[in-house]
Amino acid sequence: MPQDDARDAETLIARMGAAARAAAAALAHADAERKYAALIGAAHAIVESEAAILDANAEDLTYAEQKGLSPAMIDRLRLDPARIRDIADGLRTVAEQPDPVGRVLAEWDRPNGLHIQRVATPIGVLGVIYESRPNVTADAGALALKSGNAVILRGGTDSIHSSGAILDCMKRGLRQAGLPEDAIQMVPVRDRAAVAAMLRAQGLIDVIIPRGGKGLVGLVQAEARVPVFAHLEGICHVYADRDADLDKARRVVLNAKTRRTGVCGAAETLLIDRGFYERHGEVLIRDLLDAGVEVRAEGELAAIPGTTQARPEDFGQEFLDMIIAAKLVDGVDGAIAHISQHSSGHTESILTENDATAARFMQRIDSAILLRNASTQFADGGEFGMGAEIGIATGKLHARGPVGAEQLTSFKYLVTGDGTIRP
Ligand SMILES: NC(=O)C1=CN([C@@H]2O[C@H](COP(=O)(O)OP(=O)(O)OC[C@H]3O[C@@H](n4cnc5c(N)ncnc54)[C@H](OP(=O)(O)O)[C@@H]3O)[C@@H](O)[C@H]2O)C=CC1
Ligand SMILES: N[C@@H](CCC(=O)OP(=O)(O)O)C(=O)O
Repeated sequence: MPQDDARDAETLIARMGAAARAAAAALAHADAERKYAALIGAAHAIVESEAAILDANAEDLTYAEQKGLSPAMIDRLRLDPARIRDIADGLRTVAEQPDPVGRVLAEWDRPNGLHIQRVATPIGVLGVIYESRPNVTADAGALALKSGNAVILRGGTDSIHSSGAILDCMKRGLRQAGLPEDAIQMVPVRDRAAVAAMLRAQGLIDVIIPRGGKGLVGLVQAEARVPVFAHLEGICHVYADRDADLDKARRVVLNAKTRRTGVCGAAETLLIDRGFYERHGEVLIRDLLDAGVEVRAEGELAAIPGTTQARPEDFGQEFLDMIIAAKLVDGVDGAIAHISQHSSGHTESILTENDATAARFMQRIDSAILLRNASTQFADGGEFGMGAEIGIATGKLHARGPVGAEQLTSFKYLVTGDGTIRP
């Protein structure tokens, strides 16, 4: 990266970070009503600004089409009136949730008379790096605000105009509620040097939340000096056990792969128990092929007409497309061994009617979300009833799985005595 670009990016992030710090200090003790008003105001602004948001989105779509983005990525970027209404609804849902700041998480008395409370607090300044999905600008901004944090957003560059138009609405809400506009900021340039500068912004940004795939993972591993809540790729598995119900298995496998292939909760590998295969044959593979999915199969499955031979690297690959890797495994232990080796710790699903088998799968696989007889596409804060999500945390520290406002808080201890001294 040229030196000048890096210096410019560092200056930009330092300026934004200082403004965010000041805003975070004000937000930390903003009352719940003000934050509610800001979110409802932002929702009104989104609805009123539909035309402006669609114009900005058209500009992004033209750029993305010229760049040759895939249909799944274009779909992720595209806004329409229904999606804009969903964004406004998401803001209202977050507004209506209980304020997470100041909640007493636990309290107890000590024999010496001390009363101890553990109370939820904002974290401070969040830096969120995410893909070209404009609704995340509203979701991440809203969840940060609800949890009393300031946020610096760095969305995918293909969505820069759409995200900018949504940001204007968020700022309008903040202004109307008398809260600092710098509580929600967005990096206004496409230059990726700003991402690296965010990762190194110790003292300005308290935590970085990266949502993305391999390129971002590599950068975060190499550059991050600020603590990270990783929201990284979803290499999600579905395992069809010998005791699966065939109808349920067929429904879930198709949905897990094809509902939306571009989301991080889409299934990327199908593992079929030999016992299931002996009983039901190629039905799951046939359903996928009939739906237009490219099935990269290993071993006996590769003999099924229409499949292609899998290469070793297809397992553990995030296709984000109408492609799935498939192989036979020996029972639940075979599935556990495969998933433990290849998963990214995001979401896995077992299809079985056998409680003991399901329990073994759930206990022994260490991913953020484990499902039984349900599609991996449920990996979503909204579907979990959390209103919105920053994303699915794939790391293990602090937060895991869908991250909503509650997970964006830390805590402190409030200890009350009565002239109490330690002997
Ligand atoms: N766990 C979760 O909650 C989620 C995970 N994801 C994952 O995101 C991925 C899909 O999105 P995709 O658009 O491909 O994600 P990318 O990783 O390509 O992009 C995400 C963001 O990271 C930036 N970025 C990526 N690589 C670099 C780099 N080397 N240097 C600087 N910035 C970088 C992008 O910037 P730029 O615009 O410049 O490319 C963008 O802002 C999938 O892997 C999916 O599983 C997606 C959503 C949620
Ligand atoms: N969790 C959200 C989608 C998050 C996600 O994966 O986004 P993306 O990878 O940009 O398509 C959902 O299931 O709708």
